[in-house]
Amino acid sequence: MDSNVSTLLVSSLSEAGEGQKDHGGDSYILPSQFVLQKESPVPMNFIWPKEDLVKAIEELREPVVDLSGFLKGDLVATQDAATLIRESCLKHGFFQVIGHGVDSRLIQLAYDHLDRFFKLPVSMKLRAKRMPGTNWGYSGAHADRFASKLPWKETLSFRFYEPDDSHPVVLDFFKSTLGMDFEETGLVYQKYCEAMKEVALAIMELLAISLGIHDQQHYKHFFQDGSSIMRCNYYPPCKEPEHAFGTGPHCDPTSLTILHQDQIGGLEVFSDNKWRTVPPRQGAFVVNIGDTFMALSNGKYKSCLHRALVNRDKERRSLAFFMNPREDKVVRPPEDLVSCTGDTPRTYPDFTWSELLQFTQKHYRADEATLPNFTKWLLSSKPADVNNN
Ligand SMILES: C=C1C[C@]23C[C@H]1CC[C@H]2[C@]1(C)CCC[C@@](C)(C(=O)O)[C@H]1[C@@H]3C(=O)O
Ligand SMILES: O=C(O)CCC(=O)C(=O)O
Ligand SMILES: [Fe+2]
Repeated sequence: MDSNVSTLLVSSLSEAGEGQKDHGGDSYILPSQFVLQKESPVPMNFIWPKEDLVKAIEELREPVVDLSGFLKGDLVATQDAATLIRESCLKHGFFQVIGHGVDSRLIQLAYDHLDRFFKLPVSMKLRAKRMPGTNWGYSGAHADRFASKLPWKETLSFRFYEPDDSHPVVLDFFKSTLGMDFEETGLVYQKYCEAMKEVALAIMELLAISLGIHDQQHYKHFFQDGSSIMRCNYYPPCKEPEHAFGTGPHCDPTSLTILHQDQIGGLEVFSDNKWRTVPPRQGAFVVNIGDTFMALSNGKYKSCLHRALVNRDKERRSLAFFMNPREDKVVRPPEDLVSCTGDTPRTYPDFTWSELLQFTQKHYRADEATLPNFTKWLLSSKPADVNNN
């Protein structure tokens, strides 16, 4: 492995210290809600370096794309939507969508059930505890994975895919981890994920149109049998919000993120060399390009660098749906985006989503440079597999 990358990996993926390790059973010690909510001063392992804490002054002026015309098959509205998406994805990989057709009552229910889960006693939440080596379950500040720069948040993540036998995998997750009392919660999130997948596939079609890809359905087909991740984020109030992050600066390693943030605010995007705030918009979903889609666009569309702040007095919540391809599918841009004459060669080698996911769970803590570091790691660890056309 390249020595620069290995140094980086070691410092980036630090092991959790004593007292934070998962001891299993009743002796499990976790930075509980008590630690996250009440402590002042904030414990050292939640303090981020000064360079990361640069404040955002201005608002991001991202386009708000109305999907309703495209969803009705209106060609002019489709072109207009694709133009807006193209401009924002070339620039920073971030836009918002309205007219998406998702029932506002379903979004409200998703928040009601998020509240229901995070208000449970810690011992109950730990029934759904994230197990080492998996990327689903409940996690408090990721303290079982990292020792420093901890995020001031609790998360509940679960996988969403549609198996051939149409088994409702989200409903099963809730019933099997939290019991039959959580059947309704499971049903709500099963529906929510299905709705998110529909929106994400519609956006995939617009992304293909915006990139001028001959087969407009290319990405839609690629993601149809995908395996996505849904994550409920709960950010408790933090007594020193200026020193901590809810979610530190990062690009999502995933393909496309469709996020709903509540009315508190705190999401910020890096654009034009500055951090910029993204004030919540009623009824809108925020959409961002992730590393895997950046690779699928042959580097044309930017993976969005973003972060989430915490609030001194108020709790904040968000619902993130991360769309991914099936884990074993080869991530490779369509031929339209790669020229044989050499002016637009391949930017990234072939990889599978499973490899990138493992990289972020076992070797490298996702940050703003995950994709370049993953590429270096891939090229140095298995040079024979690389197909760099
Ligand atoms: C595949 C994933 C890894 C993370 C969850 C999903 C998509 C986004 C990633 C993450 C949110 C990026 C910031 C750092 C991270 C550790 C977090 O704060 O939660 C990341 C997630 C993770 O590794 O669990
Ligand atoms: O909560 C937010 O606004 C952003 C969260 C985020 O970026 C993530 O979960 O990847
Ligand atoms: Fe993110």
